[in-house]
Parts: sequence; C-alpha cells; structure tokens
Amino acid sequence: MTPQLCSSLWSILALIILFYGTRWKHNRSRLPLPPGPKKLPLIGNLLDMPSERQWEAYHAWSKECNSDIIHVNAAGTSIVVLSSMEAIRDLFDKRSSLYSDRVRLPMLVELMGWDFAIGESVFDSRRAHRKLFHEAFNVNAVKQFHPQERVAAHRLLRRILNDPKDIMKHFRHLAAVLIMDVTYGIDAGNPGDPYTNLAEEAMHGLSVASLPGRFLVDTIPALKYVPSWFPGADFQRQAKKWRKATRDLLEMPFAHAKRNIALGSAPASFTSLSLAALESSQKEGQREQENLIKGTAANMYGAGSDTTAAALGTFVYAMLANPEAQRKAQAELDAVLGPSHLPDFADEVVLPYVSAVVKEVLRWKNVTPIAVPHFVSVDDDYRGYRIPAGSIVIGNTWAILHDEDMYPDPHAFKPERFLLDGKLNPAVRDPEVAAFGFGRRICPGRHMATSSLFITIASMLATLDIKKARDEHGNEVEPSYEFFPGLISPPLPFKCSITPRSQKAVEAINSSSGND
Ligand code: HEM
Repeated sequence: MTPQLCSSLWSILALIILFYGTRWKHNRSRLPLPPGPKKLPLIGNLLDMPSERQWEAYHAWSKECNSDIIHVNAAGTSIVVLSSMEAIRDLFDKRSSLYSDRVRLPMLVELMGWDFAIGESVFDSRRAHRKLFHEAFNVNAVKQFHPQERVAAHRLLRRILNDPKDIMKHFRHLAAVLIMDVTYGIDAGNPGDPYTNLAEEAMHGLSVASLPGRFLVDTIPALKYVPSWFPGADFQRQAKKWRKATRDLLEMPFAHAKRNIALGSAPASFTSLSLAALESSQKEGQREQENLIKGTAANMYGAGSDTTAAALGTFVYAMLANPEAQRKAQAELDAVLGPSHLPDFADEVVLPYVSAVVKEVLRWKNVTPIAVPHFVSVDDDYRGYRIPAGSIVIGNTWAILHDEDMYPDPHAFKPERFLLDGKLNPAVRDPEVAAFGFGRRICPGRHMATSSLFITIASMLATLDIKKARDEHGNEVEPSYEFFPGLISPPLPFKCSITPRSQKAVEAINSSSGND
C-alpha cells in the first residue's frame, strides 16, 4: 500500500468515526431521562421531595413508574435513583470508573478541612487511602483486631451492668473506644477522655455538613471566598470552629500513637502496623506516605463509630419488637455453649440463629438507607435513558433490603428468613450486599463492622435480657421505633430494661476481659 493510499484510508476512517461519533453523541443527548414523578417547570420535583425518609418516596416512585431506575429533579439538581441490584451492579460495578465520585461539598472539604477524608472525594485521588485500608481490614487481615473487639464487647457488658439506663450512650462509647484502640492503640475508655471528646465534636460538624444543601456555599462555591467578618457569613465562623476540631482529630491521636511507638509501648494498631511496614519498605516519599496513614486513620473514626453504634441500637429495637427472636437466640447460645457462657468468634459457625439475627438487624432498619450518594461527572446512557453529567446517583439500599420478592413480609423482624434446615440459607440474599454501599466506594470497614456486631450481639444475648421498660404503674412502655432521618439513621432516644439473665451471667461478665 502506497503512503498516499494509506493516508487516504486513515482520513476516510477518521471521517466515519467523526460522523458516527457526532450522531451517537447527538442521539444520546436526545435520549429520554429515566421515568420519574411529573416535573414542574424550573423547580422540577422540589415540592414532591420529602424532607425525611426520602428512600421510601424513591421506592414508591420506582414502583409507580414500574422502573428500577428513576430520575428526580430537585430545583436543578439531577438525581438518579437505582432500586435493583441489577441496575446497581451495571452502573456502580461495571461502570465504576464513571460512578465512583462523591458530590463536591466545599463547606466540608475546603472550609472545614476534611480534605483527607476518603468518604468525601473524587475517587481517583483517593485510591491510595483505600489500598491502605484494604491491607489492614480485608476479610482475613481484620482478624488481627478480634482481641480488641472482644474486650470492647466485654467492657460494654460491664458498663450496662453498672448503669443499664442509657443504652445508646454505651453503644456510642463502645464504638468510639474500639475505633481508637484499633486505629491508634489508644485506650480511650476512661471518662472524659480527650480524644473521644474531640472526635465527637469533629463528627458533629461532619454529620451536619455532609447533608447536601445544608450550606449555601455548597450550591455557590464562590462564597467560600467571602471573609468571615462579612454580614451573613456565619458559615465561615462555624467552619473555622469545626476546622479546628477536624485538624485536632487528624493530628493529636496520631502524634500520641507515634510517641507510644517511639517509647516501645505501642500495642498493635492500624497506625503502628502501617508505620512499621512503611519503615521496613524503605519507600520513597516517606513523609507523603506517613500523611496518607494519618489521613486514613482519621477517616476510620468518622466512618466507623456512629454507624456501628446505630446498628447496635437497631439490634435492641429489634429485640423489643420481637421477643421471640431473642428467646430463640438465647436458647441456641445456651444449648451450644452452656448457660451464660461468653461466646467467641470461633463460635459463629455453630450459632446460625445468632448470625441470622445480625443479618436481619442489617436488613430490617438500615443504618444508611441510601448508602452514601455517588456522583457522575460526565453524560452517560443506560437502557435507552440519558444520565446527565452532574447527577447525584443513589443506590437505594432501603428498597433492595425491603424487596418483597426476596424478603417476604419485609417490615417484620424475622431472622428465620435466612435459615433453612437449621443452617444459613445461601439462596437468600445476604443484606451485606447493600447495607455497606456499592461498587468501588463500598464500605472498606464492613468486615470489621460485621465481626464487632457479631461478638457484641452474641455476648449481650448470652448474658442479658432486653425487655420493654415499665412505667410507674407497671405497664410496658412501647418504644416509638423511630429513627433519626439522616444519612446515618440511629434509633431516636428510647427506654428499655436490660437486666442480667442470671447470677452466673453476672459472674461471667465480671470475670471477662473487659476491665473498665
Ligand atoms: C454497621 C456499620 C457500618 C455501616 C452500615 C457502614 C456503611 C457504609 C456505607 C453505606 C458507606 C458508603 C458506601 C458507598 O459509597 O456506596 C461506607 C463508607 C465507608 N466506611 Fe463504613 N459502615 C460501617 C462501619 C464502618 C467501620 C467500622 C469502618 C472503619 C473501620 C468504616 C469505614 C468506612 C470508610 C472509610 C468509608 C468511606 C469509603 C469511601 O468513600 O471510599 N465503616 N460505610
């Protein structure tokens, strides 16, 4: 082939690509949006958007439209909601390079300093965080933290024995202490511990500012340049206060852990193990690598503490809603281990009913009913629909885990749905596929979450009775079964009665590894 012919062929090929490429792009822009509730001019579905429990409205619209992908327009914000595992896998897994970012929130990231947080960022710039996280928390590595999880569960039992009133306070304490221990090797179990207090303040800022639309600067990013003295710039003053808490959370526990390592008195933790591996690897850029470890560590508290406490609160609600499930779980524990014997991780395989309780806790009421929304920054099309660039894309965890076909009578707490012939039934979808989010952003702490839920729930069931509280006339007080309607949904404050099952249970708790 002559060079002239070759170059002409290339030109023709380029023209064909240009022609079809333009046509394809043109066609794509003419594709319809996914179905959804009827939109008004300019404001779209703004008036239809519920201020609470959006996941239920999304599910209802999805059913009305008979579609597992719907589109909602909230005054110009394009929202795509996926309600089946098929659609979620197609987009979040198979097209993960497009669907793994998060919504940009200038208040949180730029003004409050959560720029190190893998939960709030463009996926590509955070791969290294996730890799580091994966090395320490993958399904096998996470077993190294079983001793800390066991001690935390036993400490919880003691605290409940001494002060059974505010159970959610104990769960928050357990989650905070466990994360500080696993992450930094710091014992934060003492009252007034500075690290759990500062972490709580930082977390408060995070949970308020994570809600898209909470601050105007998230809609108009240029407002971040407005000086704090300017009238109406309260958000700048608030951001400054929270920024300090964020930075303290990032720096102080890490510096403490490093001091302990230098003194040779550091227990194994994510920080000590990662720093030791870094030192022996002789990698270049040690300083950047150390910053990476520091940022990943601070992330763990943010993502792991409130979620774990919320799931444990849901467990107590479930025991109040279905006392028969509690009785069956206790009967299994007594039969397998003996009365008031504290269970261990190795017992999980012989405790299918207790395992089913843990699964049903994750399915029944979801800690994160819409997971954490993802974001797509380029136009895409799927099943003949257009997915506009700049859309928030939500995997509706709640819809998946309340699908009547997979989970008949989905609003009832029924651990039995996971069992067949006394064993876990692999044909029933494990709620873990949706309870911890999706695709590349799936919760990297999920293996730790499920193991600490198992040991805590099994230890409580073995030794304690959870019952409805009684009023001054001796009548049972029915809890509201209401949940905080946020991105993370813990039970709203409620009363219950928690008492030891027997004197033997008290002895088992007092001689356990929890040493508060
Ligand atoms: C019951 C407990 C927990 C639940 C329900 C939960 C749920 C979630 C969900 C839904 C996401 C977002 C996934 C997505 O974007 O699709 C997430 C992200 C995350 N979780 Fe968890 N989580 C729990 C416990 C933990 C624990 C114990 C840790 C740490 C040890 C942790 C660390 C993280 C981190 C670092 C992220 C951010 C991942 C990223 O954005 O790339 N989580 N979690």
